[in-house]
Amino acid sequence: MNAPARNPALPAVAEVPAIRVAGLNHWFGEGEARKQALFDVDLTVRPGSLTVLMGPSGSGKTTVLTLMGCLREVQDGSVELLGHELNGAREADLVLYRRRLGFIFQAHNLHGSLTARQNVMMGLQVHGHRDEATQRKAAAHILGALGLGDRLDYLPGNLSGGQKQRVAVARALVGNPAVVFADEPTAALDKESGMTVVRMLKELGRQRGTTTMMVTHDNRILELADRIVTMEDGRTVKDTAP
Ligand SMILES: Nc1ncnc2c1ncn2[C@@H]1O[C@H](COP(=O)(O)OP(=O)(O)OP(=O)(O)O)[C@@H](O)[C@H]1O
Repeated sequence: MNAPARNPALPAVAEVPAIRVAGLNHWFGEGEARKQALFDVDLTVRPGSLTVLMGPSGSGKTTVLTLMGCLREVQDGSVELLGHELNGAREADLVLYRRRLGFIFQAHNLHGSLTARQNVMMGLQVHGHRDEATQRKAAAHILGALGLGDRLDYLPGNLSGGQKQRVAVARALVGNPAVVFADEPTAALDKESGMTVVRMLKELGRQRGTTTMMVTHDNRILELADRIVTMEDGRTVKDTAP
């Protein structure tokens, strides 16, 4: 028996956006020093996509990223992350939402007294994965994929800046996050390592539906982006799919 014809006016699947931002405003400072950093930002991000946020210094990119990533309190407007409204959310809920996220920032914040592999295992422990043998294997696997298979037992102090950054990338991705927030993730990397990291994020989007929001000034990455959103003076001024 044939399936009934679908009404083309209706969407095939009601897709929940990974992120939906609407009417988002944000201010820093108090009293006279109070300054508006974001003005009425709207942005809807599809699951599994890789979106790049661009724009001049001070245009509000990091502010948007930290609001979406539950790292800053939403003051005005709506930010829905994986279907959850963040404006007015309880801290206990924000903690749970953060567990489904991966963060890659310029300052990689590795623990100096832990090896590369142990630092990556930390990325699993916050997710409550307890079995140590599984953690060790998963950490070795992802470090290997990032070209650090022969550096598993090195302390961060004995790694180059680019190698440390790749350990931080491995730590962010090892827990299989639903959304990855990356602020200038390739700044400390040579061209090949930078492309490896972004290709890996793109592949995770395809295979597992991982969504990536990335702030970058790195033009090499743009060809890999599904979407490029440009900000200026706290507003989105351009939105393109290359
Ligand atoms: N903690 C803070 N306190 C006060 N003002 C801030 C704070 N963080 C950001 N701002 C201001 O908010 C505006 C947006 O900053 P934001 O860091 O989001 O910009 P950006 O586009 O990420 O810049 P960059 O590319 O230099 O990182 C700027 O005017 C900045 O000075």
